Amino acid sequence: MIEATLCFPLRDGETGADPATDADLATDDETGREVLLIEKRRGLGEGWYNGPGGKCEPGETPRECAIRETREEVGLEVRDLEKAGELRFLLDGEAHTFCHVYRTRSFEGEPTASEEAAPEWVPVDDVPYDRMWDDDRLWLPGVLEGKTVAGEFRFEGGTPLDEADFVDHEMAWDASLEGDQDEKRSY
Ligand SMILES: Nc1[nH]c(=O)nc2c1ncn2[C@H]1C[C@H](O)[C@@H](COP(=O)(O)OP(=O)(O)OP(=O)(O)O)O1
Repeated sequence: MIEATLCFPLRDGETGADPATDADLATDDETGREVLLIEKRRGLGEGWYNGPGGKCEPGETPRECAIRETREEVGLEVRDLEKAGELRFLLDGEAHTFCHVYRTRSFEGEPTASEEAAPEWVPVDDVPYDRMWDDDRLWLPGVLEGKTVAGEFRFEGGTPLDEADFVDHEMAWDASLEGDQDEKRSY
């Protein structure tokens, strides 16, 4: 089974105004929180939106993997990752991928496109679920609200996973996730 990660950096929305020149307008135009998504340019889920992330390398913890993949894919240095989910993806009845999901409000740098990914800040209320994995609409809204989730998602129809049909799932919210010692923050 593949062990993989996803990381969702969050920030307060851009105002569309220059706060240095128009502080009042900046407050009025508050657009809400945004999440950094990528349009994946290669590999599993190519052409779809997702968080930065990827497969864990030997000897690497999932948290280290999420930090490395976010750096490699979009050039952002993420810190203080909070564990938000553990998702098990099954293909034709067999365990395929175990995915550790993180979120963070702490990062440095400007998202930059790479060969693997084109980054985009997207309002949390406007996530393009129709251009993502079918399971994402079930768990990502809660994760972006600050909940934790444990879930199992079953796909059928042969490899690769991103061409198989999503058939059913089980999910538990407010799940206590193994190995997460991080302090909870409010999102
Ligand atoms: N059903 C699903 N829903 C979802 O949201 N993300 C999924 C998913 N199934 C797999 N993923 C994600 C998890 C992980 O971030 C990514 C794994 O894709 P890849 O195999 O392309 O890995 P990498 O991006 O590490 O590729 P390489 O760098 O080429 O090894 O796909």
